[in-house]
Amino acid sequence: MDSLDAFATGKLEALEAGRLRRTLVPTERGSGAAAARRGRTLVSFSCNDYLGLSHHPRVIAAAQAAVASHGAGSGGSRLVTGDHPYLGALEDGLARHKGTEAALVFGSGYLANLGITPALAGRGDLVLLDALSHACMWAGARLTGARVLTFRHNDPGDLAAQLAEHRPHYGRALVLTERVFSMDGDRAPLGDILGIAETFDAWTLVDDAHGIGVVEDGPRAPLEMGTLSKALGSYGGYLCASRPVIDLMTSRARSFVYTTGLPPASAAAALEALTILEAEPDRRARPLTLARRFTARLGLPEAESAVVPVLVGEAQAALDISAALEASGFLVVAIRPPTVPAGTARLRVAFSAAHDEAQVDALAEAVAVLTGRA
Ligand SMILES: Cc1ncc(COP(=O)(O)O)c(C=O)c1O
Repeated sequence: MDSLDAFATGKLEALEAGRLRRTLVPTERGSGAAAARRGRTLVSFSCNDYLGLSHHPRVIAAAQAAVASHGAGSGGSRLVTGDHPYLGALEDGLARHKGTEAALVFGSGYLANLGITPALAGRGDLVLLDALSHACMWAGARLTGARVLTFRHNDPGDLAAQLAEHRPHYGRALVLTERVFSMDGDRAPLGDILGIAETFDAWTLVDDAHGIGVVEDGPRAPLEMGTLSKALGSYGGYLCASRPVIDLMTSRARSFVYTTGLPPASAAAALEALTILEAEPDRRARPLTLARRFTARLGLPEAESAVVPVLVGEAQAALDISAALEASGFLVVAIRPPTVPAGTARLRVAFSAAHDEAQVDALAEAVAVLTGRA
């Protein structure tokens, strides 16, 4: 075995020993909350398609029409030939939806976070992240070359203390957090965080990946990024901000400049989804209502978003419960470290407007039995 394969094999063995090795499971999503894997059709509570829009007939038709007219790919980076007018129309729609002057669409939410933070901070600057920030916020922060520190999860007091101690020693400062935390489903106290950041002349970047279309917007950060791949049912990422900030990103965010533009069909689908989302408040309210029905049935803290964590602890125990749920017809994937901190492996239950009450009640019953809450 050559040294490369020996390295990979050794790493895999270590992951396996910790029950942390990841493998792919081919999954075919259907309409509603159906997902077929291993030859069975399951009710999925693991998709982020919170409003069921990825399979909405109007969203599908918009994508199909765009592919038929404009092809499958964009053919170049936005700054060369990949700036299809659908992208500009989507940016106008996102800026209007968020109430900002402008918006910029990136290839994905991950790429957006890789580009935004390094375009605003560098050596001699300070980046302060919530300790539970998503991996792509960390990745963007680390690319800056700035001093990167964390504040305690959802703790404005700790943020204020850290800014008081460190802010004077750095040039520019950024505060990074999420409107809804992806693995815990809780919301950041944004009013407090924005106020504190402003006091210390720090710029706040809020990741709204799991918020848009599901929870009310609340106070607006100067930098609001998100993804088109969850409630908007498509693919891609975005930043909503002031005109000068968006113009700066267009020239300086490396993950925008040096990558191929989003396919026109993805933009067309997201724009149609945004139109539906804005027109249908009942659809928007449903994931949270269903999540609260589930937390009430299980005696868990009331859901704050469409995401509900059921903490299990050890990775193997989470995998076992997930497998038992799959045997009962539910797809609820176990989330393990390093996605979540060690010892907090969990079931991450995601609710969608595509679920019905009976499905939610049946899942609650199965989870209650498997986690000893029955
Ligand atoms: C909080 C958060 N930010 C960003 C992303 C990345 O978005 P995308 O899937 O569009 O790359 C995700 C998950 O995918 C996320 O959960």
